[in-house]
Amino acid sequence: MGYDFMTPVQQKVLAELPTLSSDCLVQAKTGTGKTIAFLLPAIQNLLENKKPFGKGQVSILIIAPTRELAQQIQKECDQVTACMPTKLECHAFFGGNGRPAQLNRFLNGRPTIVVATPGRLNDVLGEERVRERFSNIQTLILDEADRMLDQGFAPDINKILKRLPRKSEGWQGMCFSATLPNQVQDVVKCVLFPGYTSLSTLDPNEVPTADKVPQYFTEYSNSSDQFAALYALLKAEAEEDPENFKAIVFGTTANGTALLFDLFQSLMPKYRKFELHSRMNQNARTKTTELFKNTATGILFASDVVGRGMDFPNVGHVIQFGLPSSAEQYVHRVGRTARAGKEGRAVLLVSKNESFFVHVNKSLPIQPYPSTYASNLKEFHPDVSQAFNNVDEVAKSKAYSAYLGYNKTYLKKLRLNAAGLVQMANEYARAMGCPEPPMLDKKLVGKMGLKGVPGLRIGNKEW
Ligand SMILES: Nc1ncnc2c1ncn2[C@@H]1O[C@H](COP(=O)(O)OP(=O)(O)OP(=O)(O)O)[C@@H](O)[C@H]1O
Repeated sequence: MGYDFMTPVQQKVLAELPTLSSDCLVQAKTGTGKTIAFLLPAIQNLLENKKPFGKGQVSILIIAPTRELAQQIQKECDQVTACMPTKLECHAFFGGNGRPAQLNRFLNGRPTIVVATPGRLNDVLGEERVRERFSNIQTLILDEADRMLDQGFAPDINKILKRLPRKSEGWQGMCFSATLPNQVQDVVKCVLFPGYTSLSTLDPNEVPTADKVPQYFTEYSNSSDQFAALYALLKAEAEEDPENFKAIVFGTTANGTALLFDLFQSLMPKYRKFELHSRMNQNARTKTTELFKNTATGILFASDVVGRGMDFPNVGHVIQFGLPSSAEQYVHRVGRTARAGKEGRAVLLVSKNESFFVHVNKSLPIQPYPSTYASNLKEFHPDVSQAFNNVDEVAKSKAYSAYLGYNKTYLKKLRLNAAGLVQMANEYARAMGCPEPPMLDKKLVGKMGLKGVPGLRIGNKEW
């Protein structure tokens, strides 16, 4: 694979695991080779393990939070096993279309290794003919373990564990992530034996983002400036090295991200624009993932569907637009740049209300943005207004309701009441060039708990 040296986490795992089949909880910085750090011991363990396994019996199961990450791990696994005398088949189960094809390939093949997202894995494990292929499991690996064990995924993980052989039958558990908040210790016991080995390449109070990634924050004072500020920031960042500018812009919601993609279709024409979020079909997501992995320049507008684990080579800039959902998610997003020892920069662009994020996360090494890019935002407004004329009202309307839904969950932290939230959302709509706030469906307003809040337009939504 062209690697000359082990990365610190690979060295630590291979040198410090008591045995290759020991249970472990491993933390290492983003972009430092954790995938190979878990593949190597698991595969070596399989080769040394004399326990015979039947036709197509799965020995290694890897669970990851997103479809794109599952596909990426499968590809890296194939690269690792390509040079082995015995061909080890690595199969993948992940959501979206393709269930029949995934199932047929699995049932007609000799899958020794499986990479899967929880939903689809749980779905196919519902079939006895699939379950029986997992009856000799040797190693279960949770990548992005803190995310896999949070309340979002825990129910699926628990259902999966009920459909696998009991932990007492002795399979190895391995949990890996760049972030392992304390509460992970309580929940790992469902996959790790007591007395598991804990390994970390970080010093106690070191931040798990890569070493060479200066992190900045900048805030706009008027909501009406937010899109002009993003435009000015991207232009300022691109000026550093225009011929090699490859950036990811994270939005807070899928529809908000889609809106940014639409907006930037007619801004910064030098750079090809990409989008990746859950409002796209799987084929489009898979195609865009490949395109952005291989492009030398461009701007990807992404939601958190690629916030963790995704390895896009040579991304030099990560911009986060709006409030990150947590400090961990902030760290993983920053980790999309400065990978494998390369350079990178990260900038958080927030409103005054959202800037609390920096002040309450003092352990994050975030400095004020060092440039006067925003000294004259007025000059950027005409381009932005012109660009918004080409964005359809439906996209704006979807972004508006997603904006309300997302920020509603952070009212307290934003120090807003419901009326303040609606006012902030209406300023967001105005900044998009909406003559008035988009119409909201009565049921949706009820679901959001915003019934009767002044400033909302209720009626049949325009789309
Ligand atoms: N020993 C090595 N030498 C050089 N590059 C490596 C080595 N091992 C892995 N890499 C490369 O480093 C990059 C990051 O690897 P990987 O995606 O496994 O990181 P990670 O630690 O899982 O990151 P994240 O925390 O974001 O999931 C990949 O491009 C991978 O091919």
